[in-house]
Amino acid sequence: MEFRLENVKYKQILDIENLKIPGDKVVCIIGKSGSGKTTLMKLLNGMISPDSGEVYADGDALSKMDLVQLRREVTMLQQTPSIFDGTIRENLNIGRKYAGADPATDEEMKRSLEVVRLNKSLDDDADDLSGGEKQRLAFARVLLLSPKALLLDEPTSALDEDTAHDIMHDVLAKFRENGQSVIMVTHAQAIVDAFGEYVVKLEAGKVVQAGGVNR
Ligand SMILES: Nc1ncnc2c1ncn2[C@@H]1O[C@H](COP(=O)(O)OP(=O)(O)OP(=O)(O)O)[C@@H](O)[C@H]1O
Repeated sequence: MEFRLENVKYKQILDIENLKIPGDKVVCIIGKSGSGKTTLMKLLNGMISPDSGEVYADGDALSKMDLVQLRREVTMLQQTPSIFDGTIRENLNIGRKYAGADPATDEEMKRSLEVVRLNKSLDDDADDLSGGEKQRLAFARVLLLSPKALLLDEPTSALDEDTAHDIMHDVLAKFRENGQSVIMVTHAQAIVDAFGEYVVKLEAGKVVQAGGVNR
């Protein structure tokens, strides 16, 4: 899914004249804390709307789209994972429930836990997981939604470098295989170096760099 922003302003936070975010490349959004990265991601799935200007997804203006439908296709993994009281199985299925989809099978859930390297039983209590494990559980939950575009807000911030690398490798391979798009905010230069194919850099709400990565 390709996104385009035209003359987008949001509060004093973002001011983007023209930005194209390709759908067929692993996109990394980088920039200092407070530069507007999370705000940009929220604009892409319609969680917030620009004060002026327009965001387009595959050429369609978001202002004219059904935003519930849009968020089924463009799913965001938030920076702070929302984990609910209950088992891992219940936590995995809650995303599908909200999306109006059938529950995942145990087999599908186990596969998504494998992708995020979470070696726990589906019946385990989610509340007992560590911070990094909760982040991976939330990650596995969005994988079960199979969105057209996955927005990841610092998906590996609570993980060690090796685990982060292994998980992103598998997630990106899976998404690539299915022609799904991935856009991620990350502070981890190692992740950008290893996987980034298109980099958007923000500084104080403005795009100061946007382009493909040569390797
Ligand atoms: N709803 C809001 N109203 C007013 N200011 C906001 C709102 N949301 C975010 N901000 C401010 O806008 C700026 C950009 O926030 P944003 O979360 O997009 O930054 P970020 O680049 O993702 O930062 P970080 O790397 O720390 O997560 C920050 O100064 C933040 O405090």
